[in-house]
Amino acid sequence: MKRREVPVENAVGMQLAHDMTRIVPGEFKGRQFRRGHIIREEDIPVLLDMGKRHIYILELDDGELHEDDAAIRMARAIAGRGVRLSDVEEGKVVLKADREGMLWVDARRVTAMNSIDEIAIATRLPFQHVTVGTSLASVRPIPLVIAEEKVRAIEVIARGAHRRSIVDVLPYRPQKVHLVTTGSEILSGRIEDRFGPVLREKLAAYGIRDVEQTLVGDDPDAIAGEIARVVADGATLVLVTGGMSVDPDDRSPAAIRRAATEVVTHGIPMIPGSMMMLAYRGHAAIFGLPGAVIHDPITAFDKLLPRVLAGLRVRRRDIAVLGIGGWLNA
Ligand SMILES: Nc1nc2c(c(=O)[nH]1)N[C@H]1C(S)=C(S)[C@@H](COP(=O)(O)OP(=O)(O)OC[C@H]3O[C@@H](n4cnc5c(N)ncnc54)[C@H](O)[C@@H]3O)O[C@H]1N2
Ligand code: MOO
Repeated sequence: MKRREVPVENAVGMQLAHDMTRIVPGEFKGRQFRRGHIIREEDIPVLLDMGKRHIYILELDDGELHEDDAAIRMARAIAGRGVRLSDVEEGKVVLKADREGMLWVDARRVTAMNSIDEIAIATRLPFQHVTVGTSLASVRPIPLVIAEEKVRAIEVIARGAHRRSIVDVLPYRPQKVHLVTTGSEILSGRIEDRFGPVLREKLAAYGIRDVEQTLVGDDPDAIAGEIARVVADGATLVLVTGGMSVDPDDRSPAAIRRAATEVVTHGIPMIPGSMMMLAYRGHAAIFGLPGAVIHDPITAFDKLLPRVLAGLRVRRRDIAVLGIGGWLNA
């Protein structure tokens, strides 16, 4: 690279080699001049106010990339089908959701990319619900000019034989949801069901409006039988509510175990919602939801629901890592 510094007073008629940012603390931060802008007489005081006394005249060698071109190549390499790219600005491209769904980030491969010197890929936390236009990740090389081989290394990591892209939005699968409401106090009408309305509202946020519900009391055979019946009837997601604690009347865990073909976890390292259970009967997911879900606006259930709706099979190790940062209302 050949790089010449020219005092701004002598730069009239020359082209800027990169976007130039103006920051007025608390008021403005953004691009004041574009790469390629031809400097005019009236720009000189503005540049001086921005603290710029020189500009670069750049000539790249073979094997070097301008920050803008590197950012575009890196963004293209990591973006999946549910993602669109912003225009490049100040050497950065932003990946945005092009559909509604769950944010997927291949954390292992993003970490490998960020281990390459001078590469900075910053994502939002994965596995969360995103809507069209949500910013998902930003991609930028740190220097103004970067070795092309680093960008090529990113492209190689991204191309590996993987089923999913590095950053993507996984659309939700159609779901048939059934609520199995336990508790003799609900079945007898002694108290009014509060889980139903809370869960219907949560599901509506994902576009799920068709939700069936049965009240079953505390008999484990009745609870297990109802889970099996609704799955046989085509339910893809069964939400069993209440009875998840340690009292003698808390029969839901045993009933879910009986109905399940796989128990992923009883208990989750998050609060609120630590007594939650996740199991499967065939492909149908079964949650056991503790009382906290009707009491607290955000629980472990909200954290796991997007991945279940996106059709990811949740494993025990996916649960174990949730403990770090898992105290949701601390
Ligand atoms: N000694 C221990 N106590 C508790 C533990 C524990 O580990 N050891 N865990 C605590 C946690 S965490 C939670 S969460 C709750 C779990 O309670 P349950 O899921 O068993 O909830 P229930 O006992 O079934 O109900 C609690 C409360 O909520 C009412 N309820 C239940 N279902 C409904 C409904 N559909 N609509 C309205 N209200 C409902 C129920 O009548 C109870 O009053 O346990 C902690 N304790
Ligand atoms: O399982 Mo409880 O829901 O943590 O409060």
